[in-house]
Amino acid sequence: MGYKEGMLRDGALDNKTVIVTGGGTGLGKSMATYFLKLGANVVICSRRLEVLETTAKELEEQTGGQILAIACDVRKTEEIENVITKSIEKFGQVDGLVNNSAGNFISPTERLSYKAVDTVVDIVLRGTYYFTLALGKYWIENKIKGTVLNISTTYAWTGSGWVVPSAMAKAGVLAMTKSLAFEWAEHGIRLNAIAPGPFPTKGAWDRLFPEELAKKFSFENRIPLQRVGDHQELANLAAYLVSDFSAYITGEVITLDGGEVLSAGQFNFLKEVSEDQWDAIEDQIKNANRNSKKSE
Ligand SMILES: CCCCCCCCCCC/C=C/C(=O)SCCNC(=O)CCNC(=O)[C@H](O)C(C)(C)COP(=O)(O)OP(=O)(O)OC[C@H]1O[C@@H](n2cnc3c(N)ncnc32)[C@H](O)[C@@H]1OP(=O)(O)O
Ligand SMILES: NC(=O)C1=CN([C@@H]2O[C@H](COP(=O)(O)OP(=O)(O)OC[C@H]3O[C@@H](n4cnc5c(N)ncnc54)[C@H](OP(=O)(O)O)[C@@H]3O)[C@@H](O)[C@H]2O)C=CC1
Repeated sequence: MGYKEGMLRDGALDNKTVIVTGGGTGLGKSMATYFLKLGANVVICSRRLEVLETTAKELEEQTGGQILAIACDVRKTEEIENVITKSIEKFGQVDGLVNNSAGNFISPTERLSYKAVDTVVDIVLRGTYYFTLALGKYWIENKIKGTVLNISTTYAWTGSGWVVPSAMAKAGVLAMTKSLAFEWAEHGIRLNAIAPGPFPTKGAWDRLFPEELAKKFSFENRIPLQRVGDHQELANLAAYLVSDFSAYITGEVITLDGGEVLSAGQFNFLKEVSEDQWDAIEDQIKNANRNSKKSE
């Protein structure tokens, strides 16, 4: 058994319908694939219908599951409502939502136009709360114990230069996750989030971080567990969080990053110290302590 394998048992998501925003590509596609394998009906939506339809056809063939592809810009409430209506028409009800759609630019902030900032914040924050609000109203009205999973980032906690609009928006998503988890708990609605570290996708690798720039940095070396994430690892955690197995977890943000976010630890620079240097340091510290005891 390894981390590249599915974790939940067959049928773990039977009778559930889950909407995955941005489900035509990258991590959204990987989550959608695993949900289908576990028996869920899946709705994928984003702006590019042809991408969604190609993915839907591929996943239907691969998993034998039921998948619906609908064009939707998550910044537009009428398009979100259309996704929900069509999903209910086809599958009877909606049980889960994965807010995975995102936009991001790596750039010095002072180079960004107002519109560039709005573009990222509107997709990530506005898109997430619009979709969550629309489904929350439907769940409360119909007494459905729905589940929301938000895909955040580790820098939503720590902040990060050069991705400021994304950091602001993802931090807002975390605040919403925790706030609504409390408020909607009385309706049985749960909200959780995953904060992924680096997971290779075309969207993040080729379009966000061009190869020329990537060559200058080694991501693997920055990560304590010395590798990037595997899509199945994220899909496993996502499936667990949308399933009833996690019924007692709400308002939680789970970091899945090989320890990358821990690099701020104050003494982590000591990773560079060799065994010989540690011997010398230990001797010096013990001597200093002995001397200070003598002079007391
Ligand atoms: C081994 C090394 C690998 C390194 C990989 C590391 C990855 C780590 C992961 C970090 C965390 C990741 C978080 C993510 O969110 S990744 C997933 C997101 N995926 C993408 O963002 C995909 C790429 N982008 C897009 O799909 C689109 O650009 C986007 C959806 C973001 C916006 O598209 P839209 O068509 O709506 O927008 P416009 O092109 O019209 O632009 C709007 C304004 O923004 C300005 N702009 C556009 N690009 C940039 C840029 N790169 N820098 C600055 N400004 C930009 C554009 O000019 C428009 O503004 P103006 O009209 O005022 O000019
Ligand atoms: N890959 C990584 O290392 C990391 C990823 N993440 C997060 O994981 C998630 C998935 O990212 P990833 O798979 O890497 O990247 P992708 O670029 O593949 O995914 C982004 C998706 O968002 C969709 N999207 C963009 N704008 C809109 C919009 N206005 N309305 C609806 N959908 C939209 C895109 O589809 P379309 O263009 O058709 O609209 C695309 O499918 C994101 O939330 C990202 O922030 C977080 C940390 C690290």
